[in-house]
Amino acid sequence: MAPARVESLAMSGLAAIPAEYVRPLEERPTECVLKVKRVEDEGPQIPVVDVAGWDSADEEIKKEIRRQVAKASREWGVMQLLNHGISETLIERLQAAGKAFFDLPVEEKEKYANDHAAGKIAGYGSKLANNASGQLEWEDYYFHLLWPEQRRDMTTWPKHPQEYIEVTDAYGREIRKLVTKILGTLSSDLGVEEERMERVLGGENLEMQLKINYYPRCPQPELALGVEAHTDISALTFLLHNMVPGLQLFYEGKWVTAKCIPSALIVHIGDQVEILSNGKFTSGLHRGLVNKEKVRISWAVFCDPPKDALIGPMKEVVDEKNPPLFPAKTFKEHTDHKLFKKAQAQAEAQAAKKVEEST
Ligand SMILES: O=C(O)CCC(=O)C(=O)O
Ligand SMILES: [Fe+2]
Repeated sequence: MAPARVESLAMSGLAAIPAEYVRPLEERPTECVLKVKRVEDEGPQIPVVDVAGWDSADEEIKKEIRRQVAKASREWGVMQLLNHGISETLIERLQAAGKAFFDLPVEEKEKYANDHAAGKIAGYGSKLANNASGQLEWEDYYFHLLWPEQRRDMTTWPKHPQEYIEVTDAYGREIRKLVTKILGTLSSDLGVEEERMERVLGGENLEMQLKINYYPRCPQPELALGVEAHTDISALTFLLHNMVPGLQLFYEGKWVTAKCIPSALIVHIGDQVEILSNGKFTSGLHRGLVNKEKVRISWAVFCDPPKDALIGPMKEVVDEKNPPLFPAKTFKEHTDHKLFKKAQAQAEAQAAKKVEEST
């Protein structure tokens, strides 16, 4: 049976969300992200790094930018990049194309529906319950491979609007260049060759997947999550959004809401970079909230090694004082292991809830 689209649920005008979307108490958001907070209430904020001088002829300027990128990657595992080189026009066109697709009626979007059971991962989808608890997220999405070029299947990309393919392809090329820059910066910071991490992550075979997250308005945002707390399994993730707040990072025991900064590109350190660096860089825990008034859309590009790439701590970052914190696994093993662990944790939580209810 096809899963219910969250958009259809939201449009049906229901006042209370179905039980599968209600989060256990400890996961529920404690405040609405759309409410303006007083400045004095603000604690630590996600680092903002202006990388305008990344290619500057001035070595000092370059060094300072690299230092800030590495610091944010160590301490937060996320940063907002300013002046990253991707033009505002391209970002606007990318977002307009994604929005135009989601503006189609649900029946039209269904023509692109994915089908996990049949091995069709790309396309339009909603989260499927992967365990007995049936816990769901308040979002629909569109997912497809963006890179490498020769492995893309263009039949899985939206055909509407017409310019979707052109602008999404152009954006992917820009992101691919940034991947090299960031991995180079992080490699240098660890004292290894600049090309090292990119090479281990597959070099020319490094993959990029695009996921457009579509979070409809939610009648009970205080009970739901758009995306539950997770770290990204990728090496790096690049994120844009439509200026509606919702992304939160877990930092020093608190959820910190990402500020909406026009033209900023959010970069997450994912699990693969954390592992390669033996924990020097952090794969930050994050989640997405929803709200009553506004539809939120985000564009996530996940940069992944090929499935069979073996990823473990690089030998240069491991010694007697720094033993490996992670076993080496292929990317596929990492992915399977993480999904399995998550399903297991949710099943255990569900079993505990049942025991509680029956006593
Ligand atoms: O929508 C967001 O801001 C976050 C999405 C996210 O974390 C993901 O797709 O992995
Ligand atoms: Fe994420």
